[in-house]
Amino acid sequence: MARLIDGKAFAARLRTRIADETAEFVTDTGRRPGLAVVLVGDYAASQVYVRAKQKACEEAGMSGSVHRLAPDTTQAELLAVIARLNADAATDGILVQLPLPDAIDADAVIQAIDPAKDVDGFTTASAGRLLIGLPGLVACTPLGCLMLLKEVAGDLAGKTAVVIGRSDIVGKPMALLLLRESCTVTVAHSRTQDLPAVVRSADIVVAAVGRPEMVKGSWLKPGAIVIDVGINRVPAAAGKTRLVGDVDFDEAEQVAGAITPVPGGVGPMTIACLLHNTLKAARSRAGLNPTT
Ligand SMILES: NC(=O)C1=CN([C@@H]2O[C@H](COP(=O)(O)OP(=O)(O)OC[C@H]3O[C@@H](n4cnc5c(N)ncnc54)[C@H](OP(=O)(O)O)[C@@H]3O)[C@@H](O)[C@H]2O)C=CC1
Ligand SMILES: Nc1nc(=O)c2c([nH]1)NC[C@@H]1CN(c3ccc(C(=O)N[C@@H](CCC(=O)O)C(=O)O)cc3)C=[N+]21
Ligand SMILES: [Mg+2]
Repeated sequence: MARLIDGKAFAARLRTRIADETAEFVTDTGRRPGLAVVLVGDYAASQVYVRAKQKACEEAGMSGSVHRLAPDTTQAELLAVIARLNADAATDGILVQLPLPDAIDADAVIQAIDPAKDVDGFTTASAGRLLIGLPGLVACTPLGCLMLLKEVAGDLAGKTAVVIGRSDIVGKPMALLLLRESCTVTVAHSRTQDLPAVVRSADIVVAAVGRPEMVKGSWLKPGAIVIDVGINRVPAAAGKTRLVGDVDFDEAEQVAGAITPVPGGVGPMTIACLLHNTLKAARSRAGLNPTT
């Protein structure tokens, strides 16, 4: 049976460390690190995530503000909010919760964020720095996945890694981080042929697809480390819903060497890494040396 990778527990330890470092920052600078979350519309899942992010900020000793905008907010109004937050000295991190309403050009909004405050790591500046190996703010979800992988496997050099999914926010930055660790990286996507065979070559599998329980136990190399990014809400008994990943957990845990659960795996790491990035941005803006 696979070892269970307890992302929730790892994230809790990380958040405790960040809280200690945040207290030091407050002593050094006389102010709290500040995260501004911008939420447009009333998408139910986003409400839950945004509240979780704000609560995590406050528990770490940071200030977390949520800027709630109506569903019919215009592009110009949203850009004006971003401009105000870019100019606000007390705001270290800006996160625009995705998805945005269809009428808004999400890319234009994200690119308007000051790269110094880009705690999601989504701007071209942040993505470009990751690509060429310069220090910078790295997307929270792939960063959290990498932390879990290093915790379980130590040095990743020479391992074969398959990332399933090539989105700009998960798959691509994940592949770049694994390449930086000297893994031999394959990126699979919807046009990949014989995905089971590709996955079977991997010592490390990161699934970021958005298809419930797609990756089967029979696809895995015995002993593989499996990181399940997927968050899929599916119907359960009695008219309820439950959360499942992109990996068929019951099958995979019979074959894998280690595996993250859903919930309790990657999701809590994403939030902890958001705090990590907010502190990192705050330290950098205050002229302090980067911590870990
Ligand atoms: N835990 C967390 O903190 C987070 C979880 N998520 C979850 O991770 C999952 C992925 O998110 P995201 O990257 O934003 O999703 P996207 O929809 O942006 O990307 C999905 C990727 O999967 C590929 N894909 C789709 N179908 C298949 C298939 N049948 N075989 C192989 N590849 C396929 C797509 O290929 P193509 O490019 O060819 O279309 C695409 O590259 C979702 O479940 C999301 O909810 C996302 C962010 C944070
Ligand atoms: N600008 C932006 N940045 C994001 O990072 C971002 C975003 N937009 N839009 C939505 C996705 C999704 N995402 C998650 C974060 C935490 C959990 C999480 O904590 N999940 C819990 C369970 C939560 C539940 O029960 O619903 C877990 O997996 O244990 C999940 C998903 C961040 N995203
Ligand atoms: Mg989904």
